[in-house]
Amino acid sequence: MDKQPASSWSIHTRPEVIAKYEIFERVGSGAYADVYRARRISDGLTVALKEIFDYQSAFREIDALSILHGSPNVVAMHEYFWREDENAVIVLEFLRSDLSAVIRDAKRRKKNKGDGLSVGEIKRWMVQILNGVDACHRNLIVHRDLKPGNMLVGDDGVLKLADFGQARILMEPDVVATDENQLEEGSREPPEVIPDYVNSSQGEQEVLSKDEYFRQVEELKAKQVVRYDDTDKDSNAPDGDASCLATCTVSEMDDDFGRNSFAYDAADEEALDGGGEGLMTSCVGTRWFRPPELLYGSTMYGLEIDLWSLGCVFAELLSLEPLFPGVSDIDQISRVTNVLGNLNEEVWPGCVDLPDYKSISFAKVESPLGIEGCLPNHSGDVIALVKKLICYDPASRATAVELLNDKYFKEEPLPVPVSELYVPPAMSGPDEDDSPRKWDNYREMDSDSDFDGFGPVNVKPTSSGFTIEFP
Ligand SMILES: Nc1ncnc2c1ncn2[C@@H]1O[C@H](COP(=O)(O)OP(=O)(O)OP(=O)(O)O)[C@@H](O)[C@H]1O
Repeated sequence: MDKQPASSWSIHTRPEVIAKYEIFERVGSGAYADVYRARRISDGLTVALKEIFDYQSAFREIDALSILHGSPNVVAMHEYFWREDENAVIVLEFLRSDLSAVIRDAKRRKKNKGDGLSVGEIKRWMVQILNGVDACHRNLIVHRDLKPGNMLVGDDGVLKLADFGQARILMEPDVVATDENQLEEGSREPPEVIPDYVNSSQGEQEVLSKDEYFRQVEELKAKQVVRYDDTDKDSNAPDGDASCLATCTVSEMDDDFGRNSFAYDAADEEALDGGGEGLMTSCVGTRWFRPPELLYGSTMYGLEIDLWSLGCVFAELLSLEPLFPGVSDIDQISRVTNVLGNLNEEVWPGCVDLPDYKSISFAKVESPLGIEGCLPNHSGDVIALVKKLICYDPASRATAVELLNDKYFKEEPLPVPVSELYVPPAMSGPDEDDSPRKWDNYREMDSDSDFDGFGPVNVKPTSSGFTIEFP
């Protein structure tokens, strides 16, 4: 890669960073961060320097990556720099591509009458993703923004989950990874903590039954041992005391392209993400991968939200198209309804208690498309597997480890070796804010209005807000 000037100079003014790293071009930027390629001066290792502009995001990412240190399918954090009144800079292993580039490349090849992804390749990508998600969930870390763009891929075909800026730790794990007080003392090496998971056998993993898995999580949540971030402690408002639909729909319609992470400003964040009662905000994740419980404003959710996103990624690997490419939150719910049928007590007992359940009603979908309708030409076995993730009732979703142990991954055609996976270059080049990828996504979503394609809607004011009825 050619050296190119970076667009932001703040990272270049950090003596502790430039003493150890030679900084090259900016390779990416997201809602909260700029990422640069760099070279560690001591040994020439290529790394990624991620400068994070948001305190809470930085805190979450450092915390989660410290706990997950050593997990083979989670991006490794070498160290970080963080002094009071300065942006955090975290030093990550450098991975030049991601799963969205893999999917895009396969789609292009298929269009040109070539092969898309083979079953063996899909299986190997999924096994790696499931291993990464399992590592998170074993440590009770909910990622909250799983999508192909947050699954980085190295030249060797190894996939690593990245972007933990929205992650939450549901409880203090057995191994305490960080001492929050030290975060303000300036640059320091991250704690050398290897989670229990890494020490356990890497082959066959202990299989907890799903009921037991969620029972343990529910028990912990009931004890209200949710770990709060520093910023959460300062706020009186519970995390997510108001839902996305109730509070930020309008700005979200304007700003949030389906593939981009939801972002809200600091004031919203304090109100929505304040912690205090173990509640969490529903305004997380990226719309296309956001589960129904979040779209309906749930603030009492857990690891299951990642499992829905996982199902969306799995379906996208199979069809090379996003499963639910909603152009707004309402459109997102509508697309899910058209595939799964209406959300009601029959399919998810308790769904009527979702904060926005009564605010949005759809006409009865007489013949839902079903997951099979979205994945024509795929075997019943693989469709059954996707259905274990894409289902309304969060408690019914299969865990990552259950999927890993499914016969699908053990029967012919077997997952190909990692070294046989094709890794295309990432599309967005250095400093390309207007990269083709972003513009393609924008064009795919030619309308960003919640109401396009629905015809007339009935909006009625109610004591708690308004009700929208779709004929
Ligand atoms: N370890 C890495 N190696 C190489 N490139 C990386 C690495 N981490 C991030 N990037 C690049 O930088 C981009 C932004 O990084 P990241 O998604 O972590 O930031 P963010 O601000 O948290 O993003 P988002 O808006 O999705 O929340 C990524 O899409 C990727 O292109």
